[in-house]
Amino acid sequence: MIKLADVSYVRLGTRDLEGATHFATEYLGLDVAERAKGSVYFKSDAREHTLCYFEGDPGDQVVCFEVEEQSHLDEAATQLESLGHPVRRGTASEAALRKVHDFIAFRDPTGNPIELAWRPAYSGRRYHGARDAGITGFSHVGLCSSDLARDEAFWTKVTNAQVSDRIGDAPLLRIDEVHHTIALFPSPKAGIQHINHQVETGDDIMRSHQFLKDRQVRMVFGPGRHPTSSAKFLYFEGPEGMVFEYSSGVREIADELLWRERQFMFEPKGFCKWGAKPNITEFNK
Ligand SMILES: O=C(O)c1cccc(O)c1O
Ligand SMILES: [Fe+2]
Repeated sequence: MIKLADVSYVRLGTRDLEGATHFATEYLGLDVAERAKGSVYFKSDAREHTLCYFEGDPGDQVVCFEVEEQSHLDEAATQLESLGHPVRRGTASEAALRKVHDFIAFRDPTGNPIELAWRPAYSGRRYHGARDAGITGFSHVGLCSSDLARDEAFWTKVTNAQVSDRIGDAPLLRIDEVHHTIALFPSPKAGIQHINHQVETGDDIMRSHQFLKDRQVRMVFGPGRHPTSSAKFLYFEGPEGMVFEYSSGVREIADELLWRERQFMFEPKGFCKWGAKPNITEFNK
């Protein structure tokens, strides 16, 4: 069993690095951690970086999870290979680009590129945000799934992920006390379905809604409130159609023994208890 300790970062290809950087700083509210040749690193919390945009194919979307021991990488590689997932060991220069000590790369059953990293860099520099969006950190990803039952089985049997709740057959998966760190949504293609940052309060959600709307950022869902995690939320569109979510007040499951996964309807009311309707393909039948 592969123990995922945390979600570390996402890497997104872009055809317009300057445009993506403008969005990430001025609109989303991240800090530039570093500008390198052909890529920009962004900071959203105590980590050195949690997002990297690089010049390349916008279809190249990678999510990385942290593991606690270097030996976990070898164990994971053996297990993944035996299950038919080819595994690639990161080279030293690739690890340096990711600001990690060591990593492996593979694809989940849908074909989503996944990395597992040992010792991702944390930072002594505090995140403060180019604009005051109230971000407290990078928190979860939605992943596309071409077969929800198969992919739920992959994540829950091969890794420590556990189902917290389901919306239709879409599982919200936790790897620690946070209600979910990975969520799977139906899609014929592979890729990252959305990227979530937590914000401090419901006021931050509403303030960003006004701020982003005034600047013609395309709103795709909310403001609303998830019945599952109970978080208030807002979804909007970033560069190359990527969906970004802010949410505030995500449930923590402190006592797993007392928690039973719940079933919600794959309908707008399963996604929002205030009645907002998603304009997001993967959230609609
Ligand atoms: O927070 C949630 O519960 C949630 C539910 C549906 C879809 C999401 O993206 C979520 O974050
Ligand atoms: Fe989400």
